[in-house]
Amino acid sequence: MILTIDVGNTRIKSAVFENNTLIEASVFSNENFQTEIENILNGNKKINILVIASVGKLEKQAFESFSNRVKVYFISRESAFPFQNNYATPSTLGIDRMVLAAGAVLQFPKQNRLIIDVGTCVTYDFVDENNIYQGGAISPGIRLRYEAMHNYTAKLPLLSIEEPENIIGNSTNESLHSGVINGLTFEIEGYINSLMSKNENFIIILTGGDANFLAKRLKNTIFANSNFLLESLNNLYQYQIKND
Ligand SMILES: Nc1ncnc2c1ncn2[C@@H]1O[C@H](COP(=O)(O)OP(=O)(O)O)[C@@H](O)[C@H]1O
Ligand SMILES: CC(C)(COP(=O)(O)O)[C@@H](O)C(=O)NCCC(=O)O
Ligand SMILES: [K+]
Repeated sequence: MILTIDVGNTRIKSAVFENNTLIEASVFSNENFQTEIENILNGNKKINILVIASVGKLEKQAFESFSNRVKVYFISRESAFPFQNNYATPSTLGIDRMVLAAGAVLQFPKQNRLIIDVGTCVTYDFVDENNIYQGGAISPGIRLRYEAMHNYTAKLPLLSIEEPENIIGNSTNESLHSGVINGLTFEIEGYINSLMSKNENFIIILTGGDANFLAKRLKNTIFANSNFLLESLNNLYQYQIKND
């Protein structure tokens, strides 16, 4: 059994896999990650491998304490990936974006793929049908948009995510909800439409903490899966042990 762990900038997500079937997923904070992982290992004695990707504050050493009970496999840029990387600065490309791109190639062969991860930041990643990773875009995530407007103004309140009633907000709160949620919806639709007008044979994968909230708002046909990064870690691990 494999435990995959995704260390993002807001939270840690994990999933237990048995023969490629996800049997248990959890979310926890950076502070209590060791206890949380221990509890998962104690509850699933057959887990023998941890597969980890981190863009957050935790590095490889943070997981070393588990290496006496399981194999600790930390994904790094130096390992084998199932795509050609055309990013001009590959050494600064987020490892989460590389895992998403790899997962898209392995799960959806011979197609143009756009992966949208709505997490702390929104990341857009494009891997074409020839398995060339082209790059994408980075923009603020939903929470970040609400917090930035509150933190960098004198008068704007800090709100929690809420479905806007209308495009035209008729109060401060409704204007903020419309700006954040409708704004991001239009942004995502703009990216999708722009890429789809130039490429055929396209699949769009939506993932991240706010994927389910946004999926129902998007008009385009998308594949929404909030566990896509965790599943991609499992698929990439299988690929790397065969190809490294
Ligand atoms: N309980 C929660 N705590 C924090 N963020 C949450 C929670 N539930 C949903 N979210 C949303 O999920 C986003 C973070 O998504 P996530 O994929 O976990 O980020 P990351 O991978 O960057 O850590 C936040 O912007 C927020 O809008
Ligand atoms: C863009 C990110 C901050 C996204 O992180 P996340 O929202 O998943 O926590 C991360 O992929 C990162 O640190 N990237 C490095 C810059 C780049 O990808 O070019
Ligand atoms: K992201």
